[in-house]
Amino acid sequence: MKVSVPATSANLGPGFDSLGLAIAMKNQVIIKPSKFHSVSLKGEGANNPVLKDNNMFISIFNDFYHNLAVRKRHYRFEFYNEIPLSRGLGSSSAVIVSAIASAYAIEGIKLEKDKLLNLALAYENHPDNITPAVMGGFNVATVQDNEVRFINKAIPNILRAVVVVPNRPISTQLSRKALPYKYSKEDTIFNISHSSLLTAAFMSEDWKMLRSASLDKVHQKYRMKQMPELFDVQKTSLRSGSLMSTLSGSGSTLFSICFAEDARKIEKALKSKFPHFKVFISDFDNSGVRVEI
Ligand SMILES: Nc1ncnc2c1ncn2[C@@H]1O[C@H](COP(=O)(O)OP(=O)(O)OP(=O)(O)O)[C@@H](O)[C@H]1O
Ligand SMILES: N[C@@H](CCO)C(=O)O
Repeated sequence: MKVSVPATSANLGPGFDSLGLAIAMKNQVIIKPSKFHSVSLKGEGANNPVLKDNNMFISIFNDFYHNLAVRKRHYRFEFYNEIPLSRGLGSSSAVIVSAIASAYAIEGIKLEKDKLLNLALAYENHPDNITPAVMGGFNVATVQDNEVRFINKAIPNILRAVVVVPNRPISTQLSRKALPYKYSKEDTIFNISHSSLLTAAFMSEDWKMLRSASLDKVHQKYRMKQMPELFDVQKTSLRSGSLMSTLSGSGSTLFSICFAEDARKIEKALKSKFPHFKVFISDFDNSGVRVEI
């Protein structure tokens, strides 16, 4: 059995804890019946001992498997990870979503995507990464009465993501602590209006509107101060032709959207100015989590 989940970019500037989309890079797990429990890791995190000894996937999988399984078995878990850890590309959401989907699929129990999303909410209580991880595409989401309410839209193939992954991680937990406790009325109104405009731009495919609509006063400047080079990455990307450029999730990745024909030029400018960072072009993902039995 094989389960794959795409990487995500959350917030998209002003849509803090609400907007997010899926990118065509993924974590994949292959699960096979085995005499003993065993884990193998390839790709991102392969050399991280924590992922072998105290893997978040295994503990979430077990939370569900122990309740769902009529007869408990041992499995071999083979992980192929493309999503870097703690870089703001939704690595934790991918783990949460794939672990829950796997526990149901291995027992042959059908799990609707809406239910999967709400089960994932117990492990990540803001919906902007888990929603695109499950659904793919662009998503606007909120939580009401412990349920995710969302609207989803596919991202057309005329667009590309240009992704800049710094060589240092930022943990979501610490990055949230860098934020102010209170916001002014002006900053709050600024973000509500920009987030609304950005959502409307995605829904109506008005791509020229992304640049002004993606401005934010709630989180990026506080977080990017921890890695000041990110301001320069953002400027370089916008000057080279990106439609928008924002901190991805809680950082440290800087994420840009552009027209497909501009992607190479933007990638080249970023690579030559930031040779110590990983820069690449990606398609978007409109499918979300996939389970193959
Ligand atoms: N492939 C993986 N296997 C097991 N655990 C993982 C894996 N990837 C991430 N994790 C867990 O998730 C943690 C990272 O979560 P964190 O929320 O800080 O970053 P992120 O999800 O990459 O960023 P963001 O939420 O801003 O997009 C890691 O410290 C690890 O505990
Ligand atoms: N909205 C979240 C995304 C990271 O999980 C944040 O910015 O902290």
